[in-house]
Amino acid sequence: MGLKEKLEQKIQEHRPRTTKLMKEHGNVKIGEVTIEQAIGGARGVKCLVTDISYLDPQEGIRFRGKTIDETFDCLPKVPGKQYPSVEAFWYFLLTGEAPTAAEAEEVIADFKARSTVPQYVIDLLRAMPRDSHPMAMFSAAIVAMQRESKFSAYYKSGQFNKMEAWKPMYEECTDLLAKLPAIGAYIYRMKYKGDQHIPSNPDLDFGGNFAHMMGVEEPYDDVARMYFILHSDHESGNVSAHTTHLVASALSDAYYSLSAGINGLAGPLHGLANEEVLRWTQNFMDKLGGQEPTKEAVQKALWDTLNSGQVIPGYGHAVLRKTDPRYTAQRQFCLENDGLKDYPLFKLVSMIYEVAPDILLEQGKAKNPWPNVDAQSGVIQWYYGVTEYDFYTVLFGIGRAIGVLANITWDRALGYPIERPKSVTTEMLEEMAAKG
Ligand SMILES: CC(=O)SCCNC(=O)CCNC(=O)[C@H](O)C(C)(C)COP(=O)(O)OP(=O)(O)OC[C@H]1O[C@@H](n2cnc3c(N)ncnc32)[C@H](O)[C@@H]1OP(=O)(O)O
Ligand SMILES: O=C([O-])CC(=O)C(=O)O
Repeated sequence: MGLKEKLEQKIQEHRPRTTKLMKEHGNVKIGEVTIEQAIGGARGVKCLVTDISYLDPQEGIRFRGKTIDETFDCLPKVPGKQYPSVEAFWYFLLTGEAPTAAEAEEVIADFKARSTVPQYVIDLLRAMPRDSHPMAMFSAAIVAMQRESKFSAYYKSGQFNKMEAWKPMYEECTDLLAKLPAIGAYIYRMKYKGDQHIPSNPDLDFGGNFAHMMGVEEPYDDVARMYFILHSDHESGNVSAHTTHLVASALSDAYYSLSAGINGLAGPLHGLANEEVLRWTQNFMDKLGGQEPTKEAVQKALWDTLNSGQVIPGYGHAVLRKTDPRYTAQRQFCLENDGLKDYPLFKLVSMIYEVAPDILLEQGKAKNPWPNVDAQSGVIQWYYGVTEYDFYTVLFGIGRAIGVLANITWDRALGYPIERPKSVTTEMLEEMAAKG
């Protein structure tokens, strides 16, 4: 059974659960909303549903019920490599089942058939000012392809059927995802590698081909697979996933929806924090002027950042209350790699890990003083020669696309309606507050 058939089976099995909850238990309360939550970014308000991943504040992310290690363990590895293919992971996120090696190979072949980037996208990227931020380029490239939308064509066909709408959505999500490595690598080489491009290699999987087109040698292919899978999904409330879901809920297609989500990822409190971490670290090193970093110097620089009204990038989280297991997984990767474990930048990042939580605790504002994924990811990129840190959020965006595109495929499958929470005025809140 191919991926689409397996997905159809899973959708048919799942639909009665959603229907039953809506019809028989629709009025069961799952929470209350306080004034603090209404003003404070809806923190903790339970009003989204996804089965693709779940974020526990203490434990961190689980993909389809599995921890990061269990996820990597259950998926077939690319032959001769340490990590599974993105295609195997896509199958897993969509269906909740690990594919066999042969099933993963089928998805790899399907992605290849969809991976050619239209020339007009290249023309568009070339027409943008070369100093445009890579995320602006990435988002523009995605939305430019909207004319390819199979979902919009289906909607316009006059044959729209809510039970069938996931099929064109699945098709276009796969089309779009398969093109992202080539778009990312094109932006990278156009901006930072003298506009010298490397053609795609049809023998390689998503991560392998990305590394090849970036022009970075092995084991960067495995680094890319690990990175994309780790960054894929973080349940539904984060800015990029929520935005993608929200825009898709208006029956906007995957191109509009993902482009919008990518714009949210480009904010410094979200995905762009990985760029900010490297900028902070480089500024710190520059100020040291060649001297060895010490804990005291790191402490002073962190306090200077806080006292200037800025956040410590890579630390804190809206949900997590422990070190992000994505941070730990990447730290572990560094510790197990002979070159990386003694690499000065890794040592500095580890030193920041030793001192930053205590400083944040002493400052007493952040609810979570521990590092998130963004504090660790840049070091690995830097070590393998991808030092242009304003590109890092594009890497995150390619990874995040896997999760959010799987989610909006399921949104269509379960017929989730247009999202439209209610707002109130400050005066109304004041009246409610007066009544207690
Ligand atoms: C992939 C990701 O998106 S992971 C997050 C990436 N972002 C970063 O690393 C940026 C730094 N971190 C932050 O800004 C925050 O921790 C966020 C945005 C991640 C979460 O925000 P919130 O849920 O509002 O955090 P929290 O409830 O702990 O905030 C309380 C206060 O602590 C501050 N705070 C939180 N984290 C930090 C930090 N790393 N450095 C300094 N202050 C912080 C907040 O700015 C807020 O201050 P305020 O009361 O003056 O407004
Ligand atoms: O969950 C969040 O709010 C932010 C985050 O770590 C992610 O989206 O990966």
